[in-house]
Amino acid sequence: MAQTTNAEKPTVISKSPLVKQTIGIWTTVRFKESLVDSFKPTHYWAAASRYFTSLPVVRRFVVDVYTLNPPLVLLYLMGKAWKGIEPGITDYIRTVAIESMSEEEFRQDIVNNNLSGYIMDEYSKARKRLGTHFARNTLRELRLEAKLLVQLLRALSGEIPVLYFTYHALKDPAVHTMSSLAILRQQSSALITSVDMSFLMFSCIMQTLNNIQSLYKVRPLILVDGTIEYSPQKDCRSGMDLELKDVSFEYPGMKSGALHDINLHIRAGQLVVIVGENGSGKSTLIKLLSRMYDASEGTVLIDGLAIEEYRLSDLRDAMALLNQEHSIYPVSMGENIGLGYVACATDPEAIGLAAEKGGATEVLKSLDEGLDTVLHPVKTARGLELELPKHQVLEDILDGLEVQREVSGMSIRFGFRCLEVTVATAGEKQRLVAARTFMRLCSPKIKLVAVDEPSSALDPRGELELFSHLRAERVGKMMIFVTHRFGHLTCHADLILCMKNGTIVEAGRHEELLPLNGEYATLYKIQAQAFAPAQP
Ligand SMILES: Nc1ncnc2c1ncn2[C@@H]1O[C@H](COP(=O)(O)OP(=O)(O)OP(=O)(O)O)[C@@H](O)[C@H]1O
Repeated sequence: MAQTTNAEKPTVISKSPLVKQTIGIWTTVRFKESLVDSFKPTHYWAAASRYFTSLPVVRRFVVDVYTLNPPLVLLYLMGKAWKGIEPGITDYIRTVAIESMSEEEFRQDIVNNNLSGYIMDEYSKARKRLGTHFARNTLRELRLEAKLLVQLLRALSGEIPVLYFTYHALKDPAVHTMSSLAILRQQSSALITSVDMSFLMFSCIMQTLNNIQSLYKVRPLILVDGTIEYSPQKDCRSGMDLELKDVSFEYPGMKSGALHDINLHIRAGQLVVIVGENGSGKSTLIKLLSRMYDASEGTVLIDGLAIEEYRLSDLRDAMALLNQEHSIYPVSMGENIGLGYVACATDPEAIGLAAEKGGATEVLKSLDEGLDTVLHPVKTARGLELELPKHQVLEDILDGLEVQREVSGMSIRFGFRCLEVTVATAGEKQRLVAARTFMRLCSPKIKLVAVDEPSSALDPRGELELFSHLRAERVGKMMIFVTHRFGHLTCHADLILCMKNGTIVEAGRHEELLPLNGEYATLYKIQAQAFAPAQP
């Protein structure tokens, strides 16, 4: 057999990457401060993570090295844990994002766009993919913030079996052995887990009950669903026919009503503009027409039938509502727009076209990740807290891990990735929400388009383009606009409704209302005067 010379040995070692890396890490740790400073963190981390793929040596490594440099070992372990959970993070973030879409700020949008079914589906899909890996605030839950009562019960759960054993061992020493004590110990840790789980479940149930309670606190939200399918008559190709008979409405807790005795008929296919001072009831009127609320008195009729008779989901499917309370969902920009029409939610061409009509193309171009950008990323940065010495190399390694960290004095917090994205301006958000509405208009079911002050933050060109694009979509639909700026719309309106103190004070076309010199003429002239040449 050939003898191996001493000179050949290093070559043999270097052929095995695992051994080489192990020695590399070992050497580094042994020389600690002196060598660590000259070691490149990225290489270091890559080597460390590869090292950990070999499980049999992990235990040995930890035991040997922990005594030399505990912080570094903790870092390795954290890194390993990170690698393990990383694949689940996308699903975790998705779960939390979809879950947060059930919050109050998105309620109106979700209801308007009839998205509850989609959200439930997406949530259960993401949750399924996630399995049992994560719950809310993952790492914190793993540690389970121990409250006093929980601590007490945990302690008791651990000690009761031992007390039981001691009592019986004293009573009958022959029967009880050390192995029975071990079994009891095992059982007690199972008991502790059950206690922890019970408290976790209890807090979840309490949270759910609170949510349900707050949902039902607002009386007008409780709408009784109808049974009749809403399918516009075949000969009604121009949208909904809407009629209000003696309609009044008051919000709960409001001293005087928001609407009084409204009588109105809007024929299918008309383009209607509602104008009036602040608080005159314009938005409330839209909310009744779209059945966000039910009238306190009187009747709202759609195609001759009381609005309450129709199935709510059918009505929602037939309406596209764009209002001033624009909310951007905590999902990607593409999905934000796509959710306007779920059937085409992943069609990039339809999304691109909708973005163009909504004036959002430039906004999307300005975002680093374009349609994939998440404007309000889910905040998941709540993780383990380690007491580590402040050390440049450690900080560099943390940078390499791509985890969010906060360095405050001696402690370093680990958490999940939490990307900061440039927050869009109010005008940019309006454009994105408008794009979602244009996406919604792809649906052949839309018969009513109600647009409530969607351009308050848009520049004049953006506003003009938005209204022109909306008007271009009017075929087969009734369109209602609420606006304070008459310029682009009133001259195109088939019907202008001028409101004051919760009633319609004037109704007609621009050329009919102007000569009346009434409320409409006054509001119109105030705006027109702004463009008149200044008086000397
Ligand atoms: N959710 C609410 N709860 C209680 N009162 C409300 C609510 N929303 C509106 N109101 C009140 O109802 C009245 C009509 O409000 P509405 O929003 O319909 O007016 P508006 O003409 O659309 O006003 P603006 O031009 O400022 O948007 C106002 O007195 C307003 O304060």
